[in-house]
Amino acid sequence: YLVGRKHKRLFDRAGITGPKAWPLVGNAPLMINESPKTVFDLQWRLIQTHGKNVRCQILQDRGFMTADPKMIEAIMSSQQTIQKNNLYGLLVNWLGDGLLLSKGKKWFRRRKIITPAFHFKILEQFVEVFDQQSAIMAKNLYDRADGKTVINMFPVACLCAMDIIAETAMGVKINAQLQPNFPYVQSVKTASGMLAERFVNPAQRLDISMRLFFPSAFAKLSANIKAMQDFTNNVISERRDLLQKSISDGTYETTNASPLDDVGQKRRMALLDVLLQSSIDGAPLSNEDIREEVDTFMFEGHDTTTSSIAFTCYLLARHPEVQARVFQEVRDVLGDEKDAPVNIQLLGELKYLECVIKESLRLFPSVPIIGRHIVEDTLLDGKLIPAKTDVMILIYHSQRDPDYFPEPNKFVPERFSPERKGEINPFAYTPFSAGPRNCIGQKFAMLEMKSTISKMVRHFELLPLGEDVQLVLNLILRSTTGINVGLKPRVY
Ligand code: HEM
Repeated sequence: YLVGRKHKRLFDRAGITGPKAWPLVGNAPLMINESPKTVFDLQWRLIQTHGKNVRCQILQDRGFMTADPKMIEAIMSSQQTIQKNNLYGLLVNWLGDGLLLSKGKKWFRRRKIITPAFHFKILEQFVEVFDQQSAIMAKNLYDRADGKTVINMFPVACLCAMDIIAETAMGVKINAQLQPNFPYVQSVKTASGMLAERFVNPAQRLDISMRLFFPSAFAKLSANIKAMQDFTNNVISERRDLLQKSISDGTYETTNASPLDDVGQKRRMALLDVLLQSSIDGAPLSNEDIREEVDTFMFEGHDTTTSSIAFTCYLLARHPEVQARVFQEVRDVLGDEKDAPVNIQLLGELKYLECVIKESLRLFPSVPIIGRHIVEDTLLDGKLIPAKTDVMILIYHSQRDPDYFPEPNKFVPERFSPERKGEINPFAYTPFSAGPRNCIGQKFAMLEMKSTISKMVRHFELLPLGEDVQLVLNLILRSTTGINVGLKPRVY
C-alpha cells in the first residue's frame, strides 16, 4: 500500500498519468478484451489520451510505458537502469544468467569478455557461412518460384537463420534447411514457439501457474530445453577437449589466428571458441557459463533476424520500385553471376540495401518492446521515478511517431540515406536498443541480413502475393497471416 502511495505521488508530480487503476488488480481489467493482436492499438490509444509516457499497473507490478525519445534516451543511456523486468523471467530456464538476462557485476564482466567475440576479424569469417546458408535457402525455394505460389517467408528464413547461428555460435552444422526434423532443430523451434505463447498468455507466465494448469505443456517445454542444453553442453565439451589438445601438442593459436583444421583449411573461430579462451580475473569460464551465453546467442540470434529478413522481403515484394533499385545496386556491386561469393567489403558497399533494412526495422522492429526494472529512486528526463518501477519501452510506437518520422507508416528507405544523416533522432529509432545494454550482435545481424536478402534478390523477383501482414506481439514481432511473397526466378 505504502509503495503504491509513493508511486502515485511521484508519478503525479512527474506528470505521468494513465488509465484508472483498480484496487489490487490495477489496470488488468483493461486487458480483458485485448489480445496480442490488438495490444499495439491499445497502446496507441493510451498514448493519444495520456501522452508518450503512460502510467500502468498490472496486479502489483507498477510502472509506465514510454514512447518518448527523451525518456528512452534517459533510460537506455544510464548504467542505473540496465536491469531487466520480470517479463524476461520466462527465459531463465533456457538462458540462465546469460548476457540478455544477467544483471549488475555479472552482466558487466560478461559483456566485457563477450564484446571481442563480435570483432570485425571474427565477423569477417562468418560472412562465408551467411553466404553458403543463404545459397541453400535460395536453392530450396526454386520449386515454389512459379510466380503464383504464396510463400510465407518466416519459416523459410527461420531455418536459414538457425543454420547460420548454430555454425557461427557453436561451430557445428545442424543442417536445419536440409533436415528440418533434426532433433535439435525441432527443440529450438518448439521451445521458441512455446515461449512466445507463454509471453502472451498470462496464465502460463509463471512457472508455478504453468506447472499447475498446463502440466503437459510445461513438461514438453522442459524436455525441449533440456535437449537443447544437452546438445550445447556436448559441443562445448568437445571444443574444450580440442582446445586442450592443441595446447598440449603445441598447435594452439590465439583467437585472431586461424589454425588449420584436419583437411588443411583455415578453421573458423566460433563464438564459443572465443569464450573458451576467455577468462575472468584469470579464471576460465566454466562450461555452464559458456552454455548460458551460447544458448543466449542461439535464442537472440535466430528469431530476431528471421523476423527482419522476412519483413524486408515482404516490403520489397510490395514496393517494386525499391526492389528494382536494390537489384541494380546488387548487380553493380556483386556482378551478374548469381552464386559468386560475397565478402565483408562487398556487403559494406550495399549502401542502399542497408537503408532498406533499416527502414524495414523501423516499420517492423523484430523486438517491438523491451523492459527494464528501476531498482532505486532515479531521476530520468527531469522526472523522479520511484524505486521498484517497471518500464516498457515501446520501440514499435516511437519508430512510427509522426513527430519524428513524417508519413510514419510509409516505407521510405531514403530516410536513412547518408545525405540525410542527422535527421533521425537516435532514441526515436532503437531497433537494436542503445547505450550500454544495446544489442551486441547488431553488426553480425546486419551482415547476415544483407547476405540473405541480397541472395534472394539475385535469384528471384519478389512478388506481392498472399495476404498482408497482421502484426502480433509475441516475444518478437510476427504476423498471424504469415509474411507472404511470391517468387519468380530472375533471368539476366
Ligand atoms: C535483426 C536482428 C536483431 C535485432 C533487431 C536485435 C535486437 C536486440 C535488442 C532490441 C536488444 C536489447 C534487448 C533488451 O534490452 O531487452 C538485443 C540484445 C541482445 N542481442 Fe540482439 N538483435 C538482433 C540480432 C542479434 C544477434 C544476431 C545476436 C547474436 C549473435 C544478438 C545477441 C544479443 C544479445 C546477447 C543481447 C543482450 C545484450 C546485453 O544485454 O548486454 N542479437 N538485441
